[in-house]
Amino acid sequence: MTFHRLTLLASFLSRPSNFLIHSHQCRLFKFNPNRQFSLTKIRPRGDRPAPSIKDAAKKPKVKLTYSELGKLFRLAQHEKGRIGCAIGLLFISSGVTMSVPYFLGKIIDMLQTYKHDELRTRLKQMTWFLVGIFGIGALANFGRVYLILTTAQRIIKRVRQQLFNGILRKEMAFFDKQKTGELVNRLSSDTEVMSNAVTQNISDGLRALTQSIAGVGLMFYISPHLALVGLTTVPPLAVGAIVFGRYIKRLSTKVQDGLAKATDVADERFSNIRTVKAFSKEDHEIELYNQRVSSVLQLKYKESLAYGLFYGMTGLSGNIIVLSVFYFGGISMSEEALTIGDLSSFLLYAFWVGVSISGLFSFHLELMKGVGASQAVWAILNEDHNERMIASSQLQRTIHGEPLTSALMLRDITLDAISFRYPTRPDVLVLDNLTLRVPGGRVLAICGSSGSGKSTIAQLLLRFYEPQTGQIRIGKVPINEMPLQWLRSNIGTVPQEPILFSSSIYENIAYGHSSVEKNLPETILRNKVIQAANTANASGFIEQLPEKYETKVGERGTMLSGGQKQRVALSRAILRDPSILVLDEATSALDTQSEYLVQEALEKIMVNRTVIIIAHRLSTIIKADQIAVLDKGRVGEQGTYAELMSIENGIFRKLVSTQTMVDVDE
Ligand SMILES: Nc1ncnc2c1ncn2[C@@H]1O[C@H](COP(=O)(O)OP(=O)(O)OP(=O)(O)O)[C@@H](O)[C@H]1O
Repeated sequence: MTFHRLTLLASFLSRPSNFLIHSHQCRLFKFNPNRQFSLTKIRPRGDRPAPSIKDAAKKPKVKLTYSELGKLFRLAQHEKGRIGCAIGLLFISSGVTMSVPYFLGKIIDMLQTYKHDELRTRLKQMTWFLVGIFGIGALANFGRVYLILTTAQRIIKRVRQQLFNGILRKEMAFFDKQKTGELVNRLSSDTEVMSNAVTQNISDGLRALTQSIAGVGLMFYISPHLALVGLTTVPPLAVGAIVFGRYIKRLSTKVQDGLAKATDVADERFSNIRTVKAFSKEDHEIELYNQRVSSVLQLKYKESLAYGLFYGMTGLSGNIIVLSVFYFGGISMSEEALTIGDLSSFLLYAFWVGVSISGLFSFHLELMKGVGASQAVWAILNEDHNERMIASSQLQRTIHGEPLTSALMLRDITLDAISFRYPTRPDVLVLDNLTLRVPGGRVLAICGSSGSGKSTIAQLLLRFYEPQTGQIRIGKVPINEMPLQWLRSNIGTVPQEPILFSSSIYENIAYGHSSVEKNLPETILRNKVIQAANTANASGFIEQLPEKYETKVGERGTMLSGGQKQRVALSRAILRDPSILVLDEATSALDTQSEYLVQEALEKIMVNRTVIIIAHRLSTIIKADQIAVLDKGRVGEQGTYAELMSIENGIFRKLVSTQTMVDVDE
């Protein structure tokens, strides 16, 4: 009878190793597939030199510090109450769990000691008592799981909001370097890993810690001698886990890089699907993607082999412990130093300790994952690269004693000795000590060969980038002293290839509504949108669409023609009634009708504004009040069309004669 019970117990106890393998594989394989970065050491704010955009964007090396852990834990500080409650409930449920082996031992001894009615009465009492205890445990578990899961979601939401906010406020140079897919991945996946590390993982880790401490204590309480035997495999296992952890970390970095590359291929090909199809490159792209995912599979084989070996070893050592405890415990029992109940309790505690210790290994790994994921998020949130936006309610009303009005923005624009290199390409001097005056309220056409820096001037005016030397002024006020939001709200832009949002035409035009004047009543805004569309000659085609202004334009506006997109973009730009209008003319010719409509709209809206046209068409250039010709990073020539054409061997004349302009034959 005793032997039979022991074999039953032994077969039950042989399962923990399986259980361990299963639970840990589930946890450990849950890596973020798209993570493309590794950890870096972040110094405290005070002694940290401002990292360059390049530094922030590249993937740094790994070193774990306490400040990194502290930062991660601070994510949970708003949820102290909920997490505290969850931890309280955790102690209750762990207490209940840990009492199970103790009571099981008592029941086994009861079976040995009492007979018939006495046994029946005692068993009944014990059962009701345990039902109560387990009920409390179940309630505590329910509360803990609910609180931890909802807290994790609350943290994820907060980090996502902060991160989205942080990303949108970054300087343009940041976006030059970062891949869209990667940023989206940070928002969706990394935030989740971070949050889990400080909620579910803390809860699991604490449970593992309390259960292993209590389990070890109770093992020593029952039999110090057996406890020492049982715990002999822990130190070698811990060493094995560290070695294993390092190997897996290296391997998983490779796996993540591989997955990121595969995702990059998919991301870029999907967004350029027209190019892929136009060149019939489907097979080529499928092959490329297959190669990327196959290399990931090869790494996964290695990873699986390592996991298999490690958990095979832990399972084996777990079983060896059970066997040695049986052996030594059996001898102790024969010497009457231990009861069968004590031995049973002991074995169950040994089982729980085994589970809990591997729970601790897993906790460590999850924490590392959280820290890893948080590195890139902290780098993004690092305010060194943020634009200085202020709430519209706090916008200053004057600057240098001048009121901030559209009249100020209509003054002459001066680019004074501007030198500029793009931060991501510091070797190329795009503008070299350039000086240019844009007459206020007039039309200036900027022309020059491709890549001469025409669009760059517009980007500097919008303060997407800061020049390394020189100053841009409107009137006498340097633009870098103006509130950024205010400056931009007074400049309307129509890029060369306008990109629309995948919403309705109405929403796309209304997007131009200046955020400085918030809370505009819907009816007024609608009228303004229609008026802007009329001015931009867009209302004709919009009214012919079945859903008119509510027509969805498709991703990036692909459901509209080039000319229609231009006119929607023009409507959006003029909705805010900007003092300065920057138009980057399309290099490719639109159809005659669209061309006419765009040109006519432009003529209407040029009145009483300073207009800078990055011009590619001779017809536009001829109509401009002034023409500036860029050459070798400077303004080579500036004047009216007639003046520039009269310069013998002039740059402009050459430009016209080499037919680089779209309608040069006109
Ligand atoms: N975001 C950027 N990062 C790095 N280099 C850039 C960036 N944008 C433009 N450049 C480089 O700066 C130079 C000037 O570019 P810009 O777009 O101002 O030329 P452009 O005169 O407007 O050309 P095009 O007429 O062909 O549109 C080019 O050599 C270009 O490769």
